[in-house]
Amino acid sequence: MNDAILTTHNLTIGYKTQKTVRSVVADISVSLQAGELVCLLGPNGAGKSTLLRSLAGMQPPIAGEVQLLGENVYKLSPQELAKRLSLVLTEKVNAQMSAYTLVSLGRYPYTDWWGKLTSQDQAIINWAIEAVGATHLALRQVSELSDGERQKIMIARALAQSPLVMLLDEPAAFLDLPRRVELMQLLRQLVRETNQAILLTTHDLDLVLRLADRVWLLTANGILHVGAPEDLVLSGAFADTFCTEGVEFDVFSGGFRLHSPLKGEVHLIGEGIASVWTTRALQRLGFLVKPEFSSVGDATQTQILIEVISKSQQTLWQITSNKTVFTCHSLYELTKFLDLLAK
Ligand SMILES: Nc1ncnc2c1ncn2[C@@H]1O[C@H](COP(=O)(O)OP(=O)(O)OP(=O)(O)O)[C@@H](O)[C@H]1O
Repeated sequence: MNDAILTTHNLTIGYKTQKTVRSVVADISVSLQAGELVCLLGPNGAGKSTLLRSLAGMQPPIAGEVQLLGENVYKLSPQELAKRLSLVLTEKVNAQMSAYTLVSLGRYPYTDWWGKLTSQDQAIINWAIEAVGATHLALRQVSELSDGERQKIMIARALAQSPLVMLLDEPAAFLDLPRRVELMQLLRQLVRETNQAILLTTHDLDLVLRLADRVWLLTANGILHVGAPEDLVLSGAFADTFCTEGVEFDVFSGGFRLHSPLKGEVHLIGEGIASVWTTRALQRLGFLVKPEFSSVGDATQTQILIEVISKSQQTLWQITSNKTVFTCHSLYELTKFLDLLAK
């Protein structure tokens, strides 16, 4: 299978002045395939934005090549490049124009010298605005939009360019959680419908694990791992890249776990959702959660037993410690109580 739209050959990216050369990542040979949503992840300063700018033809490579459909990006005219590739950066745009006008700027590689829009251009602009769910924003001034609304318009502008590849630098940075999920789903749907390739940078590992077709994982020491998100979990690449003092990647949950000092063990009786979140709260406090004893009477003096009791609309937590029983009415109450008990 080779539907590669964009490929790099021994690409070394970084910063060059007259006196110095600072290479950030060396020898990258990767490709972006048609119809794929690829997420570029990595710790702060790893080189994600530098890579994106280098792929977009904005920052000349130190060595190697970036090719778009076999042609060197740095040899294409700006107009030809804009027909094949669009870029959405994180910088806020405070343009004094309507959202519709901003999206229409995406058509400039195709319009005549006067910038006259044909009916086909207008149809594409309307489609792009509709595709990002922003029809109701079209007539609003860009300067009056919220960060999330403006981000949608910027993506619509990039779509209106009808590119083969879209590169987006942290497109979800300003969005709340539901909006982030919505945006990622939208981008995934777009690559399926248009057969474009989308590469975006993000720090949202959870969404990447759920939605990316492929991941480019850039480590702090300049190694690029490429694979399905699950490949990189199984190979240990995520765990190695994001392991820092105090935080580790949990291969079972696909999330991060804090190294908190162990406060003790608790035995938990209960099932269902209340039990799942009780376990989470106990782990957050630093308790090792074990299954129940064979009977409450087996508890030794120092052991703590927690029973989650869910009745109709209400949940109670019954704690047995030192043969004494206490009842809590919320997980907050339970955590405060255990904090005192473990002191
Ligand atoms: N204009 C510049 N001149 C020299 N070095 C730079 C320049 N811009 C960035 N760098 C350096 O290049 C490296 C990669 O930076 P880059 O912004 O690409 O990282 P990033 O992975 O996007 O980080 P973040 O997640 O924090 O946005 C960093 O060490 C950074 O300090």
